[in-house]
Amino acid sequence: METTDKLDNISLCEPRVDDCQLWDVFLGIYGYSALLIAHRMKLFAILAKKPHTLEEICSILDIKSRPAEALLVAAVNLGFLRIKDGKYLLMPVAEEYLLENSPNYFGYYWDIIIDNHEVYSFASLEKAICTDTAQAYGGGDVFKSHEENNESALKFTRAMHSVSMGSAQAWPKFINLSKYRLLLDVGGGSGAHSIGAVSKWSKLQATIFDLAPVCTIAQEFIDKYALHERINTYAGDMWNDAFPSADLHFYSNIYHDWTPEKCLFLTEKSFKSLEQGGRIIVHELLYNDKKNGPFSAVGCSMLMLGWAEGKQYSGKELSKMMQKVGFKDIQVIPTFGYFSIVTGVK
Ligand SMILES: C[S@@+](CC[C@H](N)C(=O)[O-])C[C@H]1O[C@@H](n2cnc3c(N)ncnc32)[C@H](O)[C@@H]1O
Repeated sequence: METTDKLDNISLCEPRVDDCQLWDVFLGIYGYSALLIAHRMKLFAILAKKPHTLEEICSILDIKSRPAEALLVAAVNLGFLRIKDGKYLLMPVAEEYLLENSPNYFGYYWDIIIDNHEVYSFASLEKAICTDTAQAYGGGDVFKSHEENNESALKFTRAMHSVSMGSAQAWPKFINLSKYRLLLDVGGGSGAHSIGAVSKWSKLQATIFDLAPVCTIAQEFIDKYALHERINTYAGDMWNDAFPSADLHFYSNIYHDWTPEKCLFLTEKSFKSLEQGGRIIVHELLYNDKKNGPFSAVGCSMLMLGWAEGKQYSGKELSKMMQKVGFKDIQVIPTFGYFSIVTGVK
């Protein structure tokens, strides 16, 4: 009754702004679903062989015209496909990152998102927000789970390799590493960044420091790139074990896994462990200094709520951390896509 009374009293009032932002927020999840489903159905591999019409795609994927059109138009709208003479073709971004035979294949990362889709459900994210605890693999520390489950360690490490290879080949071009001899890739995973760094700097060697099962996986990547004379692995726990000697410490997508206190601990540990003149490089997808964007950092901080205990940081926040423990000549350098490096010298 009360509701009806209230409705009776509503007066007309034209909105001051339109409602596109509200549509965009919830419709965004459908672009995400369309592209990941297209990836799972191997749409991009099919179109790599030759361009196809809508009708041909329906027959190859064995789906009706309505869903096929929805997927294809979504992929066109999001810049992964284009249409020429009534046929759908791959755009360069799809050729580069969504074909399994590309050295920069991103698809293993999309696979881990699909395989762990419940982490991105409304209920799971709501729980992560209300309890401030990660929900992936049913909750708890994902990295401890990897130590106990080699299959999930492999899938995660392959996924990280998949997102890292593009930026790993870019950041080493933005900084002169000619005087450094050994890069310690802390939490190096597959070693994607070590591979990028030693490929650019011919005198540089690298050590991938990671948990034991991950080091075994990293060794396979090192062998695959035939870099066993330049890169080795060192099994250790960054919280408890001393770092082996190195004059360059590199952290990619590590700080965003951890709280500011733990990031400060790692920064100080690096400062103490590096020799004089040694350098730290932190590679992350950064917030701007006002911390109102970009959206990539906003999204990644939400991602971290589901998977870890960290968040994205701004260049200013990471610089302050480095300054606090004694690093000098601190620089924030945008490198590739959404990524930047923050670096300082002891
Ligand atoms: C998000 S991944 C980043 C991998 C890699 N740096 C990259 O950007 O592709 C985090 C890495 O930190 C490693 N890690 C987590 N806890 C660790 C610990 N206590 N000691 C050493 N490595 C750890 C994980 O095994 C994983 O490889």
